[in-house]
Amino acid sequence: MTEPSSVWGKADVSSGKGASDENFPVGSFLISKALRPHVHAYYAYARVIDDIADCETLTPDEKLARLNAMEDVLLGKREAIMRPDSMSAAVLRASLTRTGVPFETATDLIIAFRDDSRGVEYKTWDDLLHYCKYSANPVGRFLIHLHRESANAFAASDALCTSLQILNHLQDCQKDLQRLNRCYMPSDMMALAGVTQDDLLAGRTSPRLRRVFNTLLDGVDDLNTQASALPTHIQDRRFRMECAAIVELAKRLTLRLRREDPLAGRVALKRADALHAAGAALRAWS
Ligand SMILES: CC(C)=CCC/C(C)=C/CC/C(C)=C/COP(=O)(O)OP(=O)(O)O
Repeated sequence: MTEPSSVWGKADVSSGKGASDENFPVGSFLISKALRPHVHAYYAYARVIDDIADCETLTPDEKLARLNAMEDVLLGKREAIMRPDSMSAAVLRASLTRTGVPFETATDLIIAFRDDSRGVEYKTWDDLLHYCKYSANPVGRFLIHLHRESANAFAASDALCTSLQILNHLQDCQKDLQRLNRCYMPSDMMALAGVTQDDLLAGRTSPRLRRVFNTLLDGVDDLNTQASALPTHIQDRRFRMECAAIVELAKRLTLRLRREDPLAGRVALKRADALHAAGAALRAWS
């Protein structure tokens, strides 16, 4: 209302994606009814800033300006305008204020999405972990804070979220390069295997590129092992079941990405994976 439209831009850059489009359950029935609106507020805000960074029509500067505006609304430095993108930051501000969940769980995401907007190159595995620290780990920490669980859960949660993020990078590696000219595969691994980004545009994965994928999946296996401890740190039964289910889904998706080709088609979780996740959740009941 008080903001010049140039700050937000006229275009709606929403991808139209919703919670049901995600790999992993967002605000599922295992999250208590009282906390669900807060999870939805976080998700809506994260979706908006992700869509800004992934928009194919905005320039890097326009993306950065919008991300800055979102952060300003979140931190109460700028008034929201009556638009879904801006309002999502205002709604999350109210939610974080009410629940006492640290604002960092929301501002950290913006750090990662600024890198996405600028087009940062990931040279090493550690560079990738650094990206995930800001793009994915805050999501788990948000949920842990929201449930008032112990900080002892952070390490396993970070491992889980980083695993999920790298799995998502592998699923989308071709699409990210084609649509956004973005590559999360560390350039040192690509060079060592003797491949270039062009190999990601082929109709199937070459044996050399498969080496890069498998090296990443070896790292993901280690992360999944660390993540397995997560349920043992969670007191709330339903949230513990949710965590166990998501750890299982991460393991199942890792296996699929070893056996299936992400360049030949979308590697996605199937009904059998959901059944395994339900089994893991039930085992975490006690
Ligand atoms: C403590 C706990 C339960 C932690 C788990 C929290 C969680 C589900 C984190 C996921 C973070 C992440 C990589 C999202 C990408 O989702 P996506 O693969 O759907 O990506 P996209 O929509 O951007 O393609």
